[in-house]
Formats: sequence, structure tokens, C-alpha cells
Amino acid sequence: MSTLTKLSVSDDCRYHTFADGTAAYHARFDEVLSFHGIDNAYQVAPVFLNGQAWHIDETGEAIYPHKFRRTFGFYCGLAAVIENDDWFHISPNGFAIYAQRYAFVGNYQQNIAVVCDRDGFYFHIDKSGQPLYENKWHYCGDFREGIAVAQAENGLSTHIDKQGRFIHSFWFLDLDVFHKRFARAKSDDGWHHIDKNGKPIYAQRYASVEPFYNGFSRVETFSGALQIIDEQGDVVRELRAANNDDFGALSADMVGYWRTFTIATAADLKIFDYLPNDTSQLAIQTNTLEKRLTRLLNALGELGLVKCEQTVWHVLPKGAFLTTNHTMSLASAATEYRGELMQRWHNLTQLMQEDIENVDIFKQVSLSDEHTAMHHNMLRSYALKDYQELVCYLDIEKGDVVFDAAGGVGSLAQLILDQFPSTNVILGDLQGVINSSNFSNKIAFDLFETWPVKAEKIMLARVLHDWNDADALQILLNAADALQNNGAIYVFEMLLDEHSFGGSLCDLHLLTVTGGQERTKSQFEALFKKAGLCINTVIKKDSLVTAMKLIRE
Ligand SMILES: C[S@@+](CC[C@H](N)C(=O)[O-])C[C@H]1O[C@@H](n2cnc3c(N)ncnc32)[C@H](O)[C@@H]1O
Repeated sequence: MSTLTKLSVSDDCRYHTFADGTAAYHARFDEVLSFHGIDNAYQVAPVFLNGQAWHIDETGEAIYPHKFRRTFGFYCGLAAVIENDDWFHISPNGFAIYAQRYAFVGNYQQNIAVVCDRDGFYFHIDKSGQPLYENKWHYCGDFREGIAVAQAENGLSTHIDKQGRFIHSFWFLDLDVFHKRFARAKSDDGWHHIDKNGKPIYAQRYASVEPFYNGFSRVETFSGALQIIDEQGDVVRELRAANNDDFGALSADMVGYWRTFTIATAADLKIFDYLPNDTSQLAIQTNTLEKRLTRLLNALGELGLVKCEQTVWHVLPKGAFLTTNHTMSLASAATEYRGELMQRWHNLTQLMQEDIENVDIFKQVSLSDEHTAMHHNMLRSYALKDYQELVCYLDIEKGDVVFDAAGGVGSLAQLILDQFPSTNVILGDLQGVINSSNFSNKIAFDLFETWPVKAEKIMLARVLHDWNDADALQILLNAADALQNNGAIYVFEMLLDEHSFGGSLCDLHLLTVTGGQERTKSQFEALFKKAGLCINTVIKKDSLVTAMKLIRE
């Protein structure tokens, strides 16, 4: 137990006081911070006066002669200070404890401090200033119970131990340290708690969660309800009812097609290509009735796609993806979603009750040049969005034959060729699609017949999800047959989370449109195993899509 006199910061933060409010010493400063004990023997506090900073003892006297630009409290017997623009740690004699200088240093906790070097990389150092491990991070936090949060360059965070090793293999949008057994974690679908294996401990997701406190956590739902949940995720107490109206929210969900049609109509009329513009000019250019056009523009405003300044309409950043010359234009996608794709959703009730076969959408699309162009413009934008950052991690070697199987018009094939110019990249797809592709090295083929190439690397990007398990297995068997010895197949897919509902609407979309399905990693593994393949490496970055490298078992 500490026998040190308890000193507090005065109300004006210019000196310290005893418990009864009387000043502990005569001196006055521009600012003082709290006293911290050193070795339980004496206590010191950071002070600041006339642009200089140092530490004082309980009598208000400096504990060393040196002055700094800024000083912070002593933790674990060491204090963070700034001299010029250099951050480092000092011992109570005022001397630096190591030679390095940093852009930032944190306080020592459990004898470890976070530092940020001049290149903006974060890591942990021990009390002699030595890094604990070789890795550097985009950001990292203090250790608690031997585990810290580390953020990678792609913005995702995970847990590490004091040797810098991963505690589990999961990455999150945001993450907290463990409080007892659980840590707060945020994934695409919201906040929840995970255990030390990185696994969610319940299925729900929240707008925010607090750490568990004696077995209970206070959470806020997306509809604004405040609840207390237990460690199974069961609600034990409701602190505040949901503040939004379920009736209204359900009504909004039911008229989702209002958005689909509003956006597709604007894309048909190429409204975004003609902005900025005033309504009357735009009416002339789009051949529309001005009063009705105003109502459409207002609706686009409600969707956050355009704004009106004085009388001129402007495209907002989200709306820019609906201009036709954007490299990742979604203008074709807007029309596609409202067309054949939406038509197929009308069959969903029937699909629930009967195992009927869909008409093959890809063969249907490939019969019309116009439809092929529209559909593949849509796929090109998604390919650029989701594959670009993964390509540099592919294990492709000089001289490899790379077959982009069912590669559409060749967006991924082109990305691979740009990244690995000394390879032979071949694009394969249905005849109609191949005809409309500008990729030079291309071949028409059918996924379900013998493949016309042998390759070291085969790409199956968003192909398996279009098919049921039996068809997907056949595709994998054909791909394995087309693989050279020691070759590898890369499967690019969005993985369903085993523990949440995220991705389930997309899964229904595939059921209605292609008869396929989204899958979890273990569902994929079961399929791969049947084809004599297994996962060798998993590449997961910021995008929705994961690349899985498969090799023969
Ligand atoms: C969802 S798209 C994916 C395209 C591309 N891999 C990508 O990720 O952007 C599915 C592709 O499979 C092609 N496809 C469908 N059935 C096929 C078949 N039987 N043989 C060859 N390709 C087929 C389609 O034409 C389409 O390009």
C-alpha cells in the first residue's frame, strides 16, 4: 500500500494541493499534470511554464536541471518527453534512457511502450529502448494482459503477443484489447465481442458495445436500443427502447425497388454525364419534361447522388460512379440490376418450394452483343474494385501459363499481365463473351467440357459462386485436369462469415439469378477436398473478395 501523500491538481491546473485544498508549495506554473509515484518511494509531476517543461517533486522543486518542450507523467519509472521535435523517454535524473528519437512515444505500461518512428511506423520497445520484435505496424496500442492491438497498412487490426506473433488469424475493421476473456471487435456488419481465438462469442452485431463488466456488457443496437447482454449474447435487460420505428424501417426495406428504378432511370438518361447543369438545360439534353426531371433530381438528391447549388445541379462522389466514363462506372450495373436480374427475383417464392432449374443466364447474355457489353461492363467495374489490390500477392512466376477461366472480357487477365508481363496470360470464356473482349490472347471454351489449355496457374474468379455444389465440383475437377504438375488454382470469392448473417442477401441473389450460392470457407474446403485440392494460402486484404490458392492434396 502506498504511503505517499495524496496530492491533487488545483482547479486552475497551475499547482498541486493537499487533500484539504491548501497549496502543497508556493510556485505557480502555466500548467501542471498529476503526481505519479516512483518505486513507491517518492512522487513527481510534469509542469509547464513559459514554453519550458520539466518534472517537480512534492515541494515544487525541479528534480533535474534540464528543460524540455513538453513532459508527461512517469509510468514504470520512466517518462515521455519532447525536445525540439524528438520524442523519447527519460529516467528521474532527466537523462534519456536510449539514443533513438521518435515522432511519438507512449507511456510505459507493463514495462513496454508504443513508439512511432520518423517513417510513421509503430512498434513496441522495452525499458532499454530495444524493439520487442522485428515487425512494424501502421498503428499499435498498449499491451493489456500480454496482448496488444496492431493495425496493418490496409487499415485492418489484429491481436499480437509480446514477441509480435499473431494471437489468432482474424482481422477486424476496429479492435480493442482483451478485458478478461473477451475483446470488442468491429467487422463489416458491426461491433461484437470475440474470444482469444478471434471467434465471435454470439451472432448479433451492434452499433457499439462496451467491454464485459462482471459478465455483462452494455450495447447499442442499430435501431438505437440500449441493452445489457450476457456472455452468450442474450439480452438480460433493456435500458432504452429502439428509437426508430420498425414499421417505417420495414416499409423502407419493402420499397427498395424505388431506389433501383430511380438510379437506373438516371443512368438511362445519362443524367450524371451532363452535370453540372441547370434543370432546363438538362431537360433539353436528356429529352425530358422539365417539371418531372426536377422530381427525379430531387429523388437523386435524397439518395445522396447529386446536390443543387443555387440553380445548378452537381454530381456528389457517390453519384460519380454513375457517369459512363468513370473507370469503375456502375451505369451499366444500374440498368442490369433493374432488368433481367430483377426479373429473376420474381421466381424466389417458387424457388423456395420447388427445385427448378434457372435458364443459364450467362449463355442467355452471351447471345446478344448489346447485353454482353452491358453485363460485362458491370463485371469489369467489380473486377477492378475487388481484384486490383490482390493481384500483386499472387504467386506467379516468369514464363508461367496463366489461364483466367471464365474470365469475362479479361479484366483480371489484364491486371495479371500488367503485374507479371513475362507470363503467358490466356483468357477463356463463352464464345459470345470472347468475341466482345479486347484482350488479345483469348480462347472460347466451356467450363463443363474438356479445357483447351494446360496452365501453371488457373484463375477462377467469382465463377464457383454461380454454380451449385455438383457443378462447382465438376468445374474444379476440370480445372485440376488442366493444371500442370506443381500448378495452382486461385479461387477469388467473397467468403460468408460462419458467425453472422453478412452476405446472405447476396447469396439469395445468386440462388435467384444463377442457381449458385455464396459459401463459407469451410464449405469451400469441403468442395476442394472432393476435387483432390486443398488451400495452400489465403490472401485477404481490404476488398470484399478473398483469394484462395489451391494445390493438389
Ligand atoms: C460472375 S462472371 C465472372 C467473370 C470474371 N471471372 C470476373 O471475376 O469478373 C462469370 C463468368 O463465367 C462465364 N461463364 C458462365 N458459364 C460458362 C461456361 N459454361 N463456360 C465458360 N464460361 C462461362 C460467364 O460468361 C462470365 O464471364
